[in-house]
Amino acid sequence: MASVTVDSVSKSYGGQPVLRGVDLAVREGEIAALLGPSGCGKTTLLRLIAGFERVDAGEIAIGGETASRAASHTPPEKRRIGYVPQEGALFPHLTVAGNVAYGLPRAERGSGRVAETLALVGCEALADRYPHQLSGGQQQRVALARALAPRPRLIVLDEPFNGLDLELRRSVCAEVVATLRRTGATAIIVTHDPEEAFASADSLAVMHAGRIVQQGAPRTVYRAPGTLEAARITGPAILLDGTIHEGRAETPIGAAELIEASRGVSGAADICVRPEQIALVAHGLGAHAPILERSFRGDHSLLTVTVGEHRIAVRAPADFDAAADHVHLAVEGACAAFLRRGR
Ligand SMILES: Nc1ncnc2c1ncn2[C@@H]1O[C@H](COP(=O)(O)OP(=O)(O)OP(=O)(O)O)[C@@H](O)[C@H]1O
Repeated sequence: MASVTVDSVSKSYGGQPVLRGVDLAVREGEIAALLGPSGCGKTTLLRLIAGFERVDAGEIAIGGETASRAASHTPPEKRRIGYVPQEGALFPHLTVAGNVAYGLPRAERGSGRVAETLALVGCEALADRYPHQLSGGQQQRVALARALAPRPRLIVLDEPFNGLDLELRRSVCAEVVATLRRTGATAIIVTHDPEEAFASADSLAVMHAGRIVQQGAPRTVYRAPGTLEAARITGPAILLDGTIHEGRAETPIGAAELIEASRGVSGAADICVRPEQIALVAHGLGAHAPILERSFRGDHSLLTVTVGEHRIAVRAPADFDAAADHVHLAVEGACAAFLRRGR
């Protein structure tokens, strides 16, 4: 297994920059998630790491050895990387066993490695089926087996669960991550789904407009996003119009603590609150918030309330007082804040 280091990598297509100085570090045996909106350059970065495309500038090292620079390029077949592309990855005219054998050297095709790898992903009983005879989840497991069979140093997976419905997506993702952990693989999983990234990764890299804007442990990135983009990309973020003064924030929902990185400045700022940080409190203790709408959601009710200029969705108990026309709110826990420049 190998570490991966991407250092100031840039790539343009037809004069249009797609990657603008990307830095990424994945340690040996680590699962990293690359999270970002559509079009931010995730697939392009994976293809550069796999060696399908050349970098314009910067460097990619795999296992400490340079694999890509503007002046030198190790071809994909010499990188020992397993690539799991987006849906439709299996060859339709080959059986499951044929698909998995495809990437193996001829001498290893009859060696039991195919059966061993299919067993690893729990698909040994499917060896003689064709892809169209498999469910979506089974297809993804076989695609993973095909990538793992040649014992690659690194596995890269490009939105591997996109074609699956939400329920199946969660369970197949958990199985794939468990398999990667059993093999000790270093892996990079591309996704645009924050929950999937949080659930699978040791290290989360947030990508926006051709750059990695933050990389760190999933908890850290969620609780202490370093930029407004990182806050928005990593899950629901309510941005309150506030001020920072002496290490604390004032917001339309009252005073709030700040994460350490946001304490050293002062001025008008966007205060980033995660929905679960907004608490219903007793009358008189928090900000007055009229209820605009309420919606029963089974295990809870969702209230839409206004606070100053903001419309906010707040979770309340399922049987929340039907006669109430307002609630009182407070912010719990520390928030990230971003100074508003030029205002
Ligand atoms: N071979 C190419 N030629 C020209 N433009 C390209 C090429 N490959 C990618 N692009 C452009 O680069 C940008 C980034 O594409 P990329 O596929 O890397 O994004 P992404 O983050 O993976 O998006 P998605 O989540 O939608 O798959 C897009 O604007 C795309 O149109």
